Amino acid sequence: MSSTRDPRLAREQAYLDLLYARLDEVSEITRRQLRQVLLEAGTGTPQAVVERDVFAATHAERLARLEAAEGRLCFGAMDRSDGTRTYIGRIGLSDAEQEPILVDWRAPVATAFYQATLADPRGLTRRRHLRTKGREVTGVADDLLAVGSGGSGGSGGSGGAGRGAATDAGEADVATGDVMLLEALSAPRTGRMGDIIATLQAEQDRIIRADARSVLVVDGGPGTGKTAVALHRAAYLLYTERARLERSGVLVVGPSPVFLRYIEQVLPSLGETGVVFATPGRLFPGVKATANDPVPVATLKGDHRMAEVLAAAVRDHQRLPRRPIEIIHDSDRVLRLDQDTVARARTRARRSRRPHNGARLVFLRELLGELTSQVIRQISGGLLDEDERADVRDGLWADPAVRGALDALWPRLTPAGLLERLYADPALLARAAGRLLSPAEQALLRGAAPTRPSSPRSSAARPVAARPPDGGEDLFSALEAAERPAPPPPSPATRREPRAWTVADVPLLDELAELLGDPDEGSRAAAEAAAARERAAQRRYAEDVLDMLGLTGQLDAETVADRWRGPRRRASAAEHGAADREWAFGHLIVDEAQEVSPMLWRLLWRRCPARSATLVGDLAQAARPGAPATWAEILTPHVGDRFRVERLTVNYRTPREIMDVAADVLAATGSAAAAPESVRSAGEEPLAVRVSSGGALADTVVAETIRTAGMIGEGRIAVICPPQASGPVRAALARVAPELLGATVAARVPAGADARAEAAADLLDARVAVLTVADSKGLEFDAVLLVEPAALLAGPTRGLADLYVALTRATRSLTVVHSDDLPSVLGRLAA
Ligand SMILES: Nc1ncnc2c1ncn2[C@@H]1O[C@H](COP(=O)(O)OP(=O)(O)OP(=O)(O)O)[C@@H](O)[C@H]1O
Repeated sequence: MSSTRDPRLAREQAYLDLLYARLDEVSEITRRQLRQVLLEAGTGTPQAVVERDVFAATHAERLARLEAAEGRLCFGAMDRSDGTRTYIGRIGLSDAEQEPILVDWRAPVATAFYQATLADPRGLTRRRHLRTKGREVTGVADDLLAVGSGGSGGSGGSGGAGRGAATDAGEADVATGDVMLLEALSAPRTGRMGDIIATLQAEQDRIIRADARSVLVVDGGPGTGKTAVALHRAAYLLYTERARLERSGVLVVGPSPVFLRYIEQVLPSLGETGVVFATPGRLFPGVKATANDPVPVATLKGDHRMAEVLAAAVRDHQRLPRRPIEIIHDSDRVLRLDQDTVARARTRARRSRRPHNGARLVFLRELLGELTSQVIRQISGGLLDEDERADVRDGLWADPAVRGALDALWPRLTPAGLLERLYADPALLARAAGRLLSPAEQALLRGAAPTRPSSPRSSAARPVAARPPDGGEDLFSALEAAERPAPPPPSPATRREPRAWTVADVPLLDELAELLGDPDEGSRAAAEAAAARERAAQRRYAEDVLDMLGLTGQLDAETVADRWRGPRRRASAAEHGAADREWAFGHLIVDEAQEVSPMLWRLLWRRCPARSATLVGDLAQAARPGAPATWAEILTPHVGDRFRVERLTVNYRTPREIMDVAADVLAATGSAAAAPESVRSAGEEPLAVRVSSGGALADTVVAETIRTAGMIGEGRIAVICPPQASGPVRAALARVAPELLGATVAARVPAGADARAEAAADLLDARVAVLTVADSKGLEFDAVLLVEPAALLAGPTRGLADLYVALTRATRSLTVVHSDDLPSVLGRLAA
């Protein structure tokens, strides 16, 4: 309990005690119910089993939400002109009589808490912010929203939710909600983003609650809360559209593993877990790409023309023979396939509009039919019944000579096999890309060829394995199931050291998977049909059971059927989506959307065919060369005009002094965007420190890092370096001040590419993170040391955009360390 003399604290503490008592009570009841349900073993009638599972899942989910609400359960209250008061919190709670005592921040009624202003008070006289620590109220700040409202606060009326705290008549309301916001913004960074429900601003709240049926772009400068807003929007949508989104899931795509680690706690802290997080390198099941191509290669791989190149490469494998093919069947029977016959089969197959591997079945059926007729003509003058015809056809397909000839005309392909060959086979690349890519561009692709996929676990990344026929399908699926492996690997002359797929390869693999279809299509179709039949039966059964239990209308049969399939299946709506490239997510969130290449957009829209998405980004921060200057240019090719742009304009992160420097850089980029306005000043001017003549850059960086660490106390520091400097800087820090880097990171210096990516996730836990600009995207630190800015400008990406990103990561202090001259765009620092 607070011992303060402010009477408001004592009153609010009393209400908070009531809320926590109720939270404990409801948690205990839920825990008991869960325990009881779980103790009822899964025996008895099927309906008892269903009932148990439905309730167990519901109780477990509720308990998880209740537990997540422990921290900052309640953070505000609204007083209305009719004298009622409503408390706002992380979740909604009702008392034993089912009267609401706390309203979920996402409920419609809570909108006024975030939106009310003096000009538009929305029926409120006062908005009260509560500062809490654990279960204790440590501060109160009020926004008065009506003249004279300081003395007419809530009086425990009975009309609204959360009726309670007594009138605050006569109390001086010196503090305002802005105090709480500034406190939140000035607190030392922890290395993890936190939720902002207590201090959401009106412009952010509007975006969070916007309609989800189309594509919403949240555009804004650095630090305007785009990421925070996107994550809170996910929580909002999971609350308002729970049934739909629990089934389909939400996919959040962020630029790097370190970024995902940075944001990973926000949704769980809001009680939400049904979300899949992925970096672009993880969007093709089975591939975990972390390596990046050189910038020009990555840019080319992301170019929209690659879609046509890949389609052409697939078509190149649907061949016509120049001369008639002769096949010796059964050692002495000569069969012929001429160009016209093959062309007819190819046209039929292409007209089927199935992907390559599916259309292959049509092609094979046509040609095997033709060969069967030839055999029959030879042995019996054309007189065989259907069964005999089938025997002949089976015999033909079992003949390696026949199979080899047909495979050569229309081989079964895998995405990995084909992409690998496209990079490694100049003739294939020239045929596929001849009209689309210049010789120099083709050379870039050839130079970037991996020779082995990164993961053998991907069905798409491994050669097609021989499988036993499943017997239940027609001839062709059975035959397909016993296929030969994918075409041979590149010749020794073109073979390089094994290398992982790069991040830019992922959308190409996915595009190919789309063009090729499933290599096991026949057997897969049978499996899918069986699964669909099973699902329908389970649903019918669930409907009957709900009917028997008298729960029809209260529970959705589909949901029950899902639950009934068992906790393992249920838990995996999100996991399912992560593992299955054909999963259709209900909502897509893309952070740093300005960096997404056209090929990656194609993949992302395939993951969310409903085109319900929130895309957040800042065009001025786009590092990739050739990045478009408008959202329309980026999105129109994919979603037409089905998108709208909302702008955030206030910078909550970067203090004014630093933003002034960054604004000069923004102006130099030629961007039409205005620099976002900083909400606060830190009282510290940014510094430029030049390495003394004869001194080493890394030593000066280390000295400045140690000085900064002493100055900022417990907060986090980023040392943002050009790639070539980060190794020496990290090594020097590990030598002189290993405690600042943290044990894991210090021990890994120097590290290989993959280990570095993994270590990147650990960086957030250390006091000091040594990063490239690319890895610092989306992150924030108390202090930033920016090393050698001239080298950033000379890099292969859009240097000014990189500089802009690096300058805007700090919440407090910025030091630029340089040995080369400062770029003129940083003239303000030199002054
Ligand atoms: N209403 C708010 N209350 C408290 N903190 C906020 C609020 N809005 C934003 N912030 C904080 O401001 C910081 C910047 O937010 P965020 O990272 O979402 O910005 P951004 O627009 O995504 O930035 P960038 O483009 O640089 O990645 C975060 O620490 C976030 O928690």
